[in-house]
Amino acid sequence: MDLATVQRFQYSSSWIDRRSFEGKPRGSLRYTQRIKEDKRLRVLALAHFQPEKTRHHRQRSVSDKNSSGMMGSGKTTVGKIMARALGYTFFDCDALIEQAMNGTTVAEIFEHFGESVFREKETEAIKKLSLMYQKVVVSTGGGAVMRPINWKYMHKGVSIWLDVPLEALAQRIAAVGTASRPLLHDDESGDSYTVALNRLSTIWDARGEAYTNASARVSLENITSKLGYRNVSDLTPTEIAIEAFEQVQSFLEKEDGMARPGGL
Ligand SMILES: Nc1ncnc2c1ncn2[C@@H]1O[C@H](COP(=O)(O)OP(=O)(O)OP(=O)(O)O)[C@@H](O)[C@H]1O
Ligand SMILES: O=C(O)C1=C[C@@H](O)[C@@H](O)[C@H](O)C1
Repeated sequence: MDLATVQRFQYSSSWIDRRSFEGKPRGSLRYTQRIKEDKRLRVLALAHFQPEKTRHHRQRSVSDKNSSGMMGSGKTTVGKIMARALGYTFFDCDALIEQAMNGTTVAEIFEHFGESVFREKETEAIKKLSLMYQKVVVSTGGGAVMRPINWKYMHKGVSIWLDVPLEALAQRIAAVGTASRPLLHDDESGDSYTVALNRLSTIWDARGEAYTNASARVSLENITSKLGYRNVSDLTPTEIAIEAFEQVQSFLEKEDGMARPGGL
């Protein structure tokens, strides 16, 4: 990560305290209070990503207010900011799995036991988080969206799809490397950006539809145009978190409307 990016992150993480939220124009504090009061919001699960080629198709699904999110989309970064604003505890699902496996890393679990063992552990972790904890923000693994049983648990709370263009994801991943992301390892030769882009594209083809199960979609492209920026890489994690609060709020309001007699 370059120095400018590090500085921007430091700035945005100190920006999140309560007074700073009060000063911001888009009512972020109001969102967090409304969300905190909502009894249904026991678990916020963050999932990620979106490539160009399927965008139109998914936008249609999103209007049914079901969606969710992939690797490097910022679940951990944004999830921590949201947890802090809400006063919730942040959990990283991958980290919980590693703890449960006595410190074996996700990459080592894939290598020594295979993906299916990892997926079982992932479901156990999501189940535990959704049934045993309240007031938590969870960063799920990017592949969690693939198993319907995981959705059963994730729907106990509100799930958020961090919808990041594939190219931006490939850029982030190329910058930090794929050592901790076993599904991105590839024998293909080429520059790291192109290799990451190709792998992400293949993974997307297998699971794209699944992200649309999430309760709320946070599109980085939409925030970029709303804020008048040129590129999604201009967005700070805090701006993304604020949009996430707005989308969660909107999801909860739609649900309220549907629960009322005469609601749509
Ligand atoms: N808005 C952003 N702009 C630029 N870089 C970002 C942004 N959000 C996160 N990053 C960077 O992208 C990388 C991945 O972020 P993060 O770990 O939060 O994603 P993740 O979705 O939790 O990834 P994974 O599922 O692979 O663990 C990190 O290096 C992080 O600093
Ligand atoms: O997208 C995925 O399938 C994965 C994402 C990571 O968070 C890890 O859960 C693991 O590397 C698999």
